[in-house]
Amino acid sequence: MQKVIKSTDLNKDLSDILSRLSFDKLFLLTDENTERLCYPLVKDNAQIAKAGKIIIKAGDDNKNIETLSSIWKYLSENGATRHSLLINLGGGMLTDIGGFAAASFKRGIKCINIPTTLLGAVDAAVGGKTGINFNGLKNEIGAFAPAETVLIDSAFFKSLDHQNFLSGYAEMIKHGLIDSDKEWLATMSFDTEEIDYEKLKQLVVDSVGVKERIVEIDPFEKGLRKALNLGHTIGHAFESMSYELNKPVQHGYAVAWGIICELYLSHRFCGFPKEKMYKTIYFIKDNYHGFYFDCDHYERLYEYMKHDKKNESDTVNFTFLSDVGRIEINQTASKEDIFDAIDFLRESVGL
Ligand SMILES: NC(=O)c1ccc[n+]([C@@H]2O[C@H](COP(=O)([O-])OP(=O)(O)OC[C@H]3O[C@@H](n4cnc5c(N)ncnc54)[C@H](O)[C@@H]3O)[C@@H](O)[C@H]2O)c1
Ligand SMILES: O=C(O)C(=O)C[C@@H](O)[C@H](O)[C@H](O)COP(=O)(O)O
Ligand SMILES: [Zn+2]
Repeated sequence: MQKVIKSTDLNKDLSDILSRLSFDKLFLLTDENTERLCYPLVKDNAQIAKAGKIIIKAGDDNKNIETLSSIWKYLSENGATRHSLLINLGGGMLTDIGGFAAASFKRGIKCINIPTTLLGAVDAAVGGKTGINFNGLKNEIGAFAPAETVLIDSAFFKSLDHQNFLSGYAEMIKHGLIDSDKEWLATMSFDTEEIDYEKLKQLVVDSVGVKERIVEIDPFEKGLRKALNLGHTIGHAFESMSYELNKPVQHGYAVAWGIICELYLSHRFCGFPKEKMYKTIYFIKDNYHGFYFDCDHYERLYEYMKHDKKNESDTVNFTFLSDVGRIEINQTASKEDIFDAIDFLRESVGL
């Protein structure tokens, strides 16, 4: 099972992990921002200071085959063997591509994830989904390949801008919704404007705990893990479409809008309580601005949904909720119902 360490002393925990693992050469993957803002927090470790450094461009449009190939090339040309270790220091884009580079280089080398975004810490770095975007589609190519260890330290979050804070926070709302009233209400009552970092630390531990519990039961998404995809059937379509239109939105924003649509469908088809739906919608409306799709985009959005990994045959599959914490997997909705849900989203966020 994957080890997830909630650190209280980053450098000590990192030294402990590195002394526990055996490897011949160490490599460190960063993007241009985490190199500048996060590397300084780990560079005092003597082994990290000597590691082969691979720096990639930031941004989800770089989670692609060319970047992946450049990581393979660096490893190959700098003496990496099957016994080398890769440390992924960055957000979800970086742990996704770095995890897949590790899973595929010489058929698989070990890696450690050190998530530096809120999104990475509560979600992406944990659970073994790795991969790249391909052909305009999110995570179209990839593998289930958990990092040996995930080292979470909230010290990294202090340099995040507000949009990236909110992007990660959307996955925490998702975890609250699929888990329990207690978790969900905790996310609904957190002050996202004046961030209390001590409070956030505990929320992060609780939130990643939701993911850990689900992944432990169903690591390969055969059943229960589909809960972690709430908001993503429609959310991924918004995200892909935003790149197609050259107006990129962060993953968590797209997921937040996807959650509104999928709670609406949950209410219609599974009886998700109206008042809990509206409480969540108001929170998202207050925090996640900037939705710009209109009905001219609907058919194209639907085309993206046809590629969702939960689909079987020709139907678009969803995870719905019949209440907070009551997960209904393998649900379907017609094209008309999906368009109705996007109409509902546009009305509820005021477009
Ligand atoms: N594998 C999974 O289970 C899983 C789960 C959720 C999301 N994802 C994927 O994760 C990606 C989104 O992750 P993300 O939001 O972390 O994106 P990201 O990795 O692109 O990071 C967002 C931005 O923040 C910068 N950054 C990173 N750490 C920073 C720090 N400490 N201070 C300041 N800036 C920092 C990055 O350079 C980047 O510009 C998407 O590709 C999504 O598909 C994967
Ligand atoms: O861990 C999971 O399982 C998830 O679905 C978590 C999602 O937040 C994440 O965005 C994931 O990458 C989506 O996976 P995909 O299989 O829909 O590409
Ligand atoms: Zn996600």
